[in-house]
Amino acid sequence: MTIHQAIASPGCGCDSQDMLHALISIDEALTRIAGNVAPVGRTEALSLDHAFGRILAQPVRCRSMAPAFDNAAMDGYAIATSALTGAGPWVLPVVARVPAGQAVTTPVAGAVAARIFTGAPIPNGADAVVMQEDVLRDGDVIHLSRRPEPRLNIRRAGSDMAKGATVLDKGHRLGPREIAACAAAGAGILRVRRKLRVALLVTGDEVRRAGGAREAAQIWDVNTPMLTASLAAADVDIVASDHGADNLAGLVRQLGDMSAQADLVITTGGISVGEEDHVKPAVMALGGETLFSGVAIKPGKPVSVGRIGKAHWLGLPGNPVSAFVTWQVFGLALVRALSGEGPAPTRRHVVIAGPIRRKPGRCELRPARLAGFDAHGREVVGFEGATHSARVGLLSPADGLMFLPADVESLPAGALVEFQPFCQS
Ligand SMILES: Nc1nc2c(c(=O)[nH]1)N[C@H]1C(S)=C(S)[C@@H](COP(=O)(O)OP(=O)(O)OC[C@H]3O[C@@H](n4cnc5c(N)ncnc54)[C@H](O)[C@@H]3O)O[C@H]1N2
Ligand code: MOO
Repeated sequence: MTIHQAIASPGCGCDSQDMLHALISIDEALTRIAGNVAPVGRTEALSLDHAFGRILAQPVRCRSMAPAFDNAAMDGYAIATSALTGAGPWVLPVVARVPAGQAVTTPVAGAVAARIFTGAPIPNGADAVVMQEDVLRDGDVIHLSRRPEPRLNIRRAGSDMAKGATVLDKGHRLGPREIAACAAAGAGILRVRRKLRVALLVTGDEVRRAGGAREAAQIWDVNTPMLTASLAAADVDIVASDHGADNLAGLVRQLGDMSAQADLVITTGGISVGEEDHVKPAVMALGGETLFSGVAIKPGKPVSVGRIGKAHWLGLPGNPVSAFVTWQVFGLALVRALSGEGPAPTRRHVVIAGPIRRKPGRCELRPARLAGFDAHGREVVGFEGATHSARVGLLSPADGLMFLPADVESLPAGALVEFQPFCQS
């Protein structure tokens, strides 16, 4: 058995037992969000054409059976199998022609056939459709040599959806598959949640617009474009986006304005413990409250959730990787709770490509890339040797986050860990 030496603390104090005591677990933070954040109340009716990406506020039920009538699954001939006497072959006169979209009046009575096309209603009396490739057409008759089974090539009424059946429950996001189901169910108008109003305040005296002029000790703003892109969803309106200075009075004014118009105010930076960190004092000065402040997670320890007036508040750390990781884990959970969308897709297990040695303390969410499958068909992930909260270059090669439990100090190659794929929005 390999015995590993304990990993020594580098001495920053971040992971001291005193500090960790004040932090809650990831699951506790998610439970608090689920228990305290209700969906926005208002809903609106939208036509199916405009509903893409929105969240259903009422279940969709099937207006009639789907398909609404028995119909042909192939181009061919509708016949009555009971009329085929003897061993065959049979010669059947073609007595009718039934294209798709045309109501059928002539029945198939006895040893006759109706020319029929895919999707056309089955004439009364017929109980099978023989593909045209399986018959010989000769003028007004067909020659049939093999007896078809009853129901051959017939799509039965209601076989896809029963009348009144729930096709989609509320809380579904309407993607192409859901839109298809609504269309098949005859639901042309849908009741959806109104769009979420989100305000974004990126703080820090040092940040400047990416690519623009900057002076010594100034940096380009990663968080505004990163979070604007993360919020680019059909059910979100960014109602305000601003830059905040490291100044209490200014932040109080900006957060006050934003909280009056938004369902959710997102801040980045300024939530650590230094005297330049004014976001939490500003939230408090506005009479706000916190649901939690500080999670035993690496990166992103200072992440906070609370309220400012009627608005919810998500305080993300300034370090861009910390902000992105905490957005993926807590931000998306908050948005789902506010929009009434069902629970997030569950994490899955993957195998680590190499060994891991780390300092225990906080649950580490390390960016990882999907690298293929092992001999047992299990997904394998590759990763860097450590998580760096400011190295943005590590994000785009990764496909998601692997969860390294708080107390784990070392893991051998091939160990299973939880993995949460990045949400693309
Ligand atoms: N004494 C302590 N210091 C720190 C602690 C601690 O526990 N004790 N925690 C550290 C951890 S962990 C984190 S995470 C950060 C979080 O700090 P803040 O959320 O207050 O963020 P800032 O200090 O404003 O910024 C941190 C870092 O990120 C850069 N930054 C900020 N905004 C942007 C942006 N829009 N684009 C790009 N980069 C940005 C900023 O320049 C800083 O380098 O606190 C640690 N400190
Ligand atoms: O929590 Mo911080 O994000 O470790 O850098």
